[in-house]
Amino acid sequence: MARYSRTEGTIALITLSNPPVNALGAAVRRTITDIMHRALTDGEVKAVVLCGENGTFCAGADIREFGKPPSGPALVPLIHDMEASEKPVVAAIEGVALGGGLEIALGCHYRIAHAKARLGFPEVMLGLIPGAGGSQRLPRLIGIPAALELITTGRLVSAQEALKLGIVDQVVDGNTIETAVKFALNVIGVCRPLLSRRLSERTPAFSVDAAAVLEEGMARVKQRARGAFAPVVCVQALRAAATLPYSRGMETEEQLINMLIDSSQARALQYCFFAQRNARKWSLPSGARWNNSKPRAVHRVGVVGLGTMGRGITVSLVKAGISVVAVEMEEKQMDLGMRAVLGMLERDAQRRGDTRPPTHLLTFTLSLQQLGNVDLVIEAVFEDMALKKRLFTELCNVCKPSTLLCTNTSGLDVDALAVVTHRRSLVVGMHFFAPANVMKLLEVVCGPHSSAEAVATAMTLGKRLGKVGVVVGNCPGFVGNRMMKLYLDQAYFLLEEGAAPEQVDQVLEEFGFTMGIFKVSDLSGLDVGWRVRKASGLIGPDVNPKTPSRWRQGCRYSPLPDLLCEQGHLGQKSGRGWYLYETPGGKEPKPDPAMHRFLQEYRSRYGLTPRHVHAHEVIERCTYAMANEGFRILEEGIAARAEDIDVIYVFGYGWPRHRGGPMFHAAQVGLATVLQRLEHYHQLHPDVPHLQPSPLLQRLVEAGSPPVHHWREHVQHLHSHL
Ligand SMILES: CC(C)(COP(=O)(O)OP(=O)(O)OC[C@H]1O[C@@H](n2cnc3c(N)ncnc32)[C@H](O)[C@@H]1OP(=O)(O)O)[C@@H](O)C(=O)NCCC(=O)NCCSC(=O)/C=C/CCCCCCCCCCCCC(=O)O
Repeated sequence: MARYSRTEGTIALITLSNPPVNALGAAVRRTITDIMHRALTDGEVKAVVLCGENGTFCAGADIREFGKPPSGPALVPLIHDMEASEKPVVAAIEGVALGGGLEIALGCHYRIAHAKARLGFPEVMLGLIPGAGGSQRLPRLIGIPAALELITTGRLVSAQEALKLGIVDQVVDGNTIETAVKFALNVIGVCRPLLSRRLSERTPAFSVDAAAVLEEGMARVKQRARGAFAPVVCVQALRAAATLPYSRGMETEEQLINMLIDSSQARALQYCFFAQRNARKWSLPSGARWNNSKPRAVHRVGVVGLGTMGRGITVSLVKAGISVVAVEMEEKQMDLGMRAVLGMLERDAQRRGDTRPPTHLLTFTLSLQQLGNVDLVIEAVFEDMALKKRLFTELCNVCKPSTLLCTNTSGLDVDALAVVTHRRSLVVGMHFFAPANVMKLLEVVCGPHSSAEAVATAMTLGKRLGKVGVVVGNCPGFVGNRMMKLYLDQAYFLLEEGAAPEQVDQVLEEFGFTMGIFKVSDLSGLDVGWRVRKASGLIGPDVNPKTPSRWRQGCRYSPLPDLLCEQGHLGQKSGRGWYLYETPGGKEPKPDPAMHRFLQEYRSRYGLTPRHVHAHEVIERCTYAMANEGFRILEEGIAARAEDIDVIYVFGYGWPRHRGGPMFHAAQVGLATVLQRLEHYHQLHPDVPHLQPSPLLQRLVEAGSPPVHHWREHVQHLHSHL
């Protein structure tokens, strides 16, 4: 938990020891409090060095303890005693000093950091503020503007930046603990009393400027927070630091953290923290798992198709230091793609202050033959099954037998592609999200033939690219797009019933979505879904002409997006979609009076009486329809855990992190309520079978609505699932 030793005769060395990240669980706090007391009262000890085991100082509070009844000593008195001591206390920071870990370091009189260390207050990402004096000490050390930026964003800084800001006193390349011990020996008796080193004794300069900075900060945070409380509360804590004496600031900090600690948002954000990490722990029905499956080495990757997705994937790979052979079929496309990729890499290098983008890793070619010695291919051609099948057949002939063949399809049958190859076990889906060099999510789609090695390789490659990989099963749309379809359906139906696109979007954005669904649709292009609906036979020559326009495959269907596509209203690219844009390619959506007229005419053509659609109905129908499909996905084993579904929505679809994800949100609302509301909406819309509560949801409610982590126990036939 924490070890005590003596070095150089007079120095007490306290080593935090709680693998893997030395989190400050109750037992650690107890031990460190006891041994710090021993060091501070031992007459032979003249200075203390505080460090962490295994190259990590401390990642802060043990997040697993939040939400549980408090136990063990608090951090604040320990930090006060340390800071008040007349013996110099030096923090030797290796690895990370985060949250409570940095708060302890700020209570030390000196801080020495290793060159590779990172420091910061990520509490805001957990729905909290730095609650053990961090919000009061940091601004006293580095000033209000810098502290405001770090605390409200949770951004971590490198040791070098920490030195520039004044958070640490020295950065070392060599042995941090030895340097800290030498440093401690040197400062014994030098700075007496240690008054100037005690941050609580300092007054942050509260100038008119600081007042303006706080005001601007509050406005910025409110605009970006999308309904999240913690960033706003961070600004309130900093205002206290700037305007109140330290002791009163600490009282305010305590009140503020107590307000947040049990909030539903903090729960959701902490759930997301672990969900993201658990997503890495995949398993297959064969018993193969993340920790018993060896990935293949990937040095060289082929990317086929240099459209929007292929370009983003290529940039991601090159940025991760991986050689790429990028193949296009047509010269003009190749040229456009090449210029776009080089431009993106150039801009990225400029942003990072690098003069040279890593273009030496790139080969552009019109010939598939050049893929002979790549370790893995990512196919990113058009969403056309026949084209993809032809390509996979050819790739089999061109690539070496051990090459993994991955498809970036956003919803087509991965298994249908595997069966045209002679290496079914080496075929998996790697579904990136646009723009692929920015978006974090990667769905790794595992077909019935995909080997553990192929899944492990795709997941490991995803991690190298900085993606959050989630293993999912193979079904139309996989997890993300399968649920998205029902979300979109509900949004179209709401328009039919009386809502306007901007009204639906506003409600969704107030809920916290990055962008309303109609803005998203305009951004990605309405033709994307149009093509999918054509391919799946919902529209086109195969539809019996006698089928009513608002009826397909036995259920209610909205032809609204098809009608817009027929008129050439494809979204941003055509200057008109659900919204109006100033020019084709314009980015600023404006409500479109022509759209309102179009909706009126549409409703009267089909005898639909418009009504006022309440905000709560928009949220309930969109989010509960998604969660209901999520329960079906769990039952079918397409996702292994509800957490995986939530990770997909948070990282790929702009779902507000502070609401956890659609499944966690359903749990927070209460499964019985969700069930009852779905029953209500299904009664009103019996022609929408997807609103009928799923059997798993019903069983969970009958079982007393267990917490999310226990849902899997209620899935039937688990042996056949992910
Ligand atoms: C950068 C990381 C540290 C490491 O990243 P990486 O190397 O990629 O590894 P990971 O896979 O992320 O993590 C490895 C495993 O470690 C687990 N982990 C990581 N951090 C924690 C943690 N802080 N607590 C518990 N577990 C943690 C992680 O889940 C992995 O596990 P597994 O292998 O998957 O099983 C990165 O992990 C990271 O960024 N971590 C989070 C850092 C963070 O957010 N820190 C801030 C925490 S909040 C805080 O410190 C607040 C402190 C003030 C006290 C607040 C007062 C109220 C509290 C009341 C309740 C408790 C009583 C306290 C009493 C008092 O003091 O007042």
